[in-house]
Amino acid sequence: MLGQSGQLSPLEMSPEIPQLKVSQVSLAATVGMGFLLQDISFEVLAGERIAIVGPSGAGKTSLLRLLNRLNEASSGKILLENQDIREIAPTQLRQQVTLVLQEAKLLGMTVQEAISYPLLLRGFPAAQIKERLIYWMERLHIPEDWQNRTEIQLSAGQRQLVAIARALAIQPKILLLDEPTSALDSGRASYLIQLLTQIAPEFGTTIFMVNHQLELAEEFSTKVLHLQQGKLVEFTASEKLDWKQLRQSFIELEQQEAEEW
Ligand SMILES: Nc1ncnc2c1ncn2[C@@H]1O[C@H](COP(=O)(O)OP(=O)(O)OP(=O)(O)O)[C@@H](O)[C@H]1O
Repeated sequence: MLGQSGQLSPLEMSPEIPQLKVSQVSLAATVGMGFLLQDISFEVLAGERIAIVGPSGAGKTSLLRLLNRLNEASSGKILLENQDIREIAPTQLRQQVTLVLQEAKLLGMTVQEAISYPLLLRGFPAAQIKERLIYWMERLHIPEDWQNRTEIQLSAGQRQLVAIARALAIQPKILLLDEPTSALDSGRASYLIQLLTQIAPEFGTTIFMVNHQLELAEEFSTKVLHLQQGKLVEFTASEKLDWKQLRQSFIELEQQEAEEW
C-alpha cells in the first residue's frame, strides 16, 4: 500500500526492499581539492551488520558522517526507507540513524544523565527512561556504580561503552559505530562484538561498524564494505570474502606506507 506521499511506509515495506540505498554518492573535500568519497553505491536490508574496512584515510568515517547528514553529499542520493535523507530534518534523522564517534563525549554529564538525556528530550516517561537505562547498562556490562561518574572519571574505553549504551537506548533503526573497540581490552572488545551480533536481529537494528581489527570485523559482519582512497573496492557478503587475503593486502599496504614515510 502507498502512503499519501506515494511512498511505501516503513511498516509496509517488504524485507527485501532496501532500508538504505546509497546511489552514486560523492563527497567533496571542504579543505583543499578533490573528493573524500567518490561515486559510492550500495544497498542494505534492515538488520544487516556491515563492517566498513580500509586503510587509514580511506574515507570510512566520512561515509558514516554522510549517512546521518553530519556531512552532506556533493552529488548522488541516499534513501532511507525510500525517502531522500535531505528531506528529513537532521535531528529527526539522527534519532533513526545514530552515530557513535570514536572519541565519545558525555558533555559534562554523569553516566546516568548521559544515557537518559536523549530519552528525556524525546519525552519518554521517567519510569521507561529508568528501565532502558538499567537494561542497556546491564547488557553492556556497565557496572551500576558508574552511574554517577563523569567523563573524567572514566577511561576512553569506558566512555565508548557508555556512548554505545546511550545510542542503543534510543533504539535507532541504524546504528553507526566508528571504531567502537579501539579503546577496549581484547575481552571487552570480543564481548561487545558478540553483543552487537545479537542485538541486530533481536531489535532489527542495522549496524555499520568501522573497525581496523579485521578478525573482529569478520566475526561481526554479514556484509563488508571495503574502501580505498575514497572509492568502493567491494561490497560483498562477509562469508564470500577472502579475509586472509584482505589481511595480507592490508599488511602489505601498511608496510609500503611505512617505507614511504
Ligand atoms: N572536511 C575535510 N576536508 C578535506 N579533507 C578531509 C576532510 N575531512 C577528512 N578529510 C581527509 O579525508 C580523508 C578521509 O578521512 P576519514 O576520516 O573519512 O578516513 P578514515 O578511513 O576514517 O581514516 P582513519 O582510519 O585514519 O580514521 C583523510 O585523508 C582526511 O584527512
